[in-house]
Amino acid sequence: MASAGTGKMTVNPDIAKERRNAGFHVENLTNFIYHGPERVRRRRYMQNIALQDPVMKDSKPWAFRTREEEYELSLRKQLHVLQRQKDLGITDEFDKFYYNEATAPNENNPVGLHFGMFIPTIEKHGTEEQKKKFVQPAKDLKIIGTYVQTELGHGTFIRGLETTATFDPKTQEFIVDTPTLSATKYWPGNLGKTVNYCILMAQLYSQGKCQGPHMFLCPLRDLTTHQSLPGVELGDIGPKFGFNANDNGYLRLNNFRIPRINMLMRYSKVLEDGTYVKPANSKLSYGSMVMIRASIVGAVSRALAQACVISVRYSAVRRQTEVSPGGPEAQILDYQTQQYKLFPLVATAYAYHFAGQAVQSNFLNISKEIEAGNLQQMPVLHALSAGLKAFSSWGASAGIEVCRMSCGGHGYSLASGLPKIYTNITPACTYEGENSVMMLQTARYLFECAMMVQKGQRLPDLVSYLSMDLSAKSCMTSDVALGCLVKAYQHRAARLTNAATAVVQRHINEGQKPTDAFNMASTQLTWAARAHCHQYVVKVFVTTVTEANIDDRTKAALTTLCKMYAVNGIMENLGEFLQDQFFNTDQVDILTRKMMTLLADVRPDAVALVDAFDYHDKVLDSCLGRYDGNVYYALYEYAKSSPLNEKDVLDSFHKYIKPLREGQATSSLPSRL
Ligand SMILES: CCCCCCCC/C=C\CCCCCCCCCCCC(=O)SCCNC(=O)CCNC(=O)[C@H](O)C(C)(C)COP(=O)(O)OP(=O)(O)OC[C@H]1O[C@@H](n2cnc3c(N)ncnc32)[C@H](O)[C@@H]1OP(=O)(O)O
Ligand SMILES: Cc1cc2nc3c(=O)[nH]c(=O)nc-3n(C[C@H](O)[C@H](O)[C@H](O)COP(=O)(O)OP(=O)(O)OC[C@H]3O[C@@H](n4cnc5c(N)ncnc54)[C@H](O)[C@@H]3O)c2cc1C
Repeated sequence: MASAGTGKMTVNPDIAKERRNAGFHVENLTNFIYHGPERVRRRRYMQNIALQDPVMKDSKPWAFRTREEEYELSLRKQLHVLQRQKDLGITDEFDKFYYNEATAPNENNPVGLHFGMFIPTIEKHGTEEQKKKFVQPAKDLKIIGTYVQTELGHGTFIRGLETTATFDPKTQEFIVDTPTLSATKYWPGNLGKTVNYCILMAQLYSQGKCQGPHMFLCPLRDLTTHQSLPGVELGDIGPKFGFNANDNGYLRLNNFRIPRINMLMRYSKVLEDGTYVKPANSKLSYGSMVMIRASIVGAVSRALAQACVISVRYSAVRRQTEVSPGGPEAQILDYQTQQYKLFPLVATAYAYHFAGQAVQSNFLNISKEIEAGNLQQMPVLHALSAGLKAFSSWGASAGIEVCRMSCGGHGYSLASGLPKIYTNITPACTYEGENSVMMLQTARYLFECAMMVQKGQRLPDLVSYLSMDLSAKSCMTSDVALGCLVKAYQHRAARLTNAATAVVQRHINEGQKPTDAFNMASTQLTWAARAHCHQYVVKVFVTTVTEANIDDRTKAALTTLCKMYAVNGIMENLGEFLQDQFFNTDQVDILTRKMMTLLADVRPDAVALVDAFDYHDKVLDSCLGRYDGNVYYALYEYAKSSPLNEKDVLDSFHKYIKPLREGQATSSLPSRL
């Protein structure tokens, strides 16, 4: 490695050796991950445009920016990128996504919700007239909006929202109002300073009757001066754990009037005389949340993948402790305990990646049916997207923290890039539906399915395994077949669903109200929901690997990872699997031995498996995760750029330390020590 300051850099020999020794061709796996060489080429091309752009070059590292600098820089970059994409005629959604990924990685930007929620919600829930009026101006950024639902007093319980929208037939307007302190909107992204419009979730009142939460297009700021409109009070909620380029905001409305046309009326309507027309299903207005929940699975997989790239590469170049006296220090990646920390997480990143693609495709297919008026599959989609969002965001958050700690002290520095990834993604456990609450939604669906099984009714494909014969003998033998692993997960989920359902039924039989009975069984119900999501992820991984049209060596590497994901999940939830009695303790011994063999199998491919995610150094933004492995050089340069080092002796020395010494010298301390 070149010494710091020479500027000449060679690749760290340890990481170079890892790449030489990999058992498969990295590019083949990259092509598989991103749907073929053409997409990979396009992804790199898009990211290069972003990374070569002088406007994207940061004058100082992310870690040293103030919140105001972060917000401004992020806004400037994002608006520049939108203009560039327009100039270059980039319209394909994948192209735009990849371009954006390299623009401000793991930094939530000030117009994300405009494109991510505001425009899609108008497109999905607006009438043709509303789309005509609002979509193009929104695309041209004449209006910039966000999704405003959560209040100080209510986030989870949407039916409990207090903001009102009361129809006034005389003026053909809705009067939107914040009646209490707890009704203050609080948290919506980009609300504080950036947007001039929002989609407002408010309780609709017409003809004196409350019709529940509905969506309204609400102007907030003057489109020219950007001043907040009379009757509108709003601002930023202050710094947070992360998400600091995002001006999450608060909003209070004081009997503010908006035209009738501003209620999103594709599914429900208020006619001119105030007559309310119901939608086919009141939960249609929750559609934007379902859309984001489905896309969160992919987002958390990318965050976990990046954390794995950083920690595995670092573990390949970090040497610590002589294995035999006087011998060389070992690469920490050779310690089995380090492998056990990291390799299952690499497998998890792949598992979530494939699950994210699968749930996205379920979402797109079912959405088409919903658009065509067939709402039959809404509950399945809701249960799947809610549960998987929770399962994957919990798994990824916990996993990224393990990655950070696996890097020892350097993982704690912002230089590692890991805290940035973590603080940007961990709120996914909360936003778009708090995770426990989402799991309970999935559990509610599983409970209904269990009741259907009891009545001998047929279940939808995604949950058909719930009617399996639970007394079936285990198929687990020393070859640990993929099909048998799927059966084990289904057995566990089906048993936990039945067990939780039985608890609810017992409480009801003992005289409890159904809602109380559900609450008394809710912890067990969430275990069932978690197990259901886990079986879905395992099943998707197994199907993906089995059906993969790739060369044998890449397929073998992926199959090893797939087994590792499934076997590790069993080891981590052994109590549940043993209580299942699908395995006996001899079979657990087989799985334990298998886990250790799998660690050794993954070891030579570890760096290649994370390289295959194909993250550019600038996207990782990490001194530890550099492709060339020159981490000490990067850490040294990072330290030197700390603003505290701009002066050798700080003013604070003269202000505080020096007078203290002088005071001490003249009082009790001897003048010479
Ligand atoms: C800068 C950001 C960039 C954004 C870009 C996005 C681009 C996408 C690309 C990548 C994405 C990844 C990253 C995204 C980054 C996102 C940034 C942050 C965005 C955050 C936005 C928000 O947080 S918005 C606010 C979200 N709030 C919630 O989610 C609230 C949660 N609560 C609920 O959903 C509901 O209240 C509830 C489900 C808990 C209960 O509802 P309710 O009380 O009305 O129902 P009931 O209990 O009465 O149930 C009745 C019945 O209906 C069923 N049901 C409930 N919901 C649904 C649904 N959605 N669909 C279908 N059915 C539903 C329920 O299960 C019941 O069924 P039964 O059969 O009667 O049991
Ligand atoms: C970074 C970030 C960005 C956000 N962006 C937006 C946005 O753009 N727009 C927007 O409208 N909102 C946004 N939010 C708000 C977010 O959607 C809510 O915080 C979220 O829905 C959770 O609601 P809550 O905060 O009311 O949590 P609470 O519901 O108060 O949850 C607190 C605890 O109570 C438990 N709990 C609550 N209800 C139940 C129940 N029924 N059963 C069992 N346990 C329960 C939860 O499990 C949790 O442990 C954002 C939040 C964050 C952190």
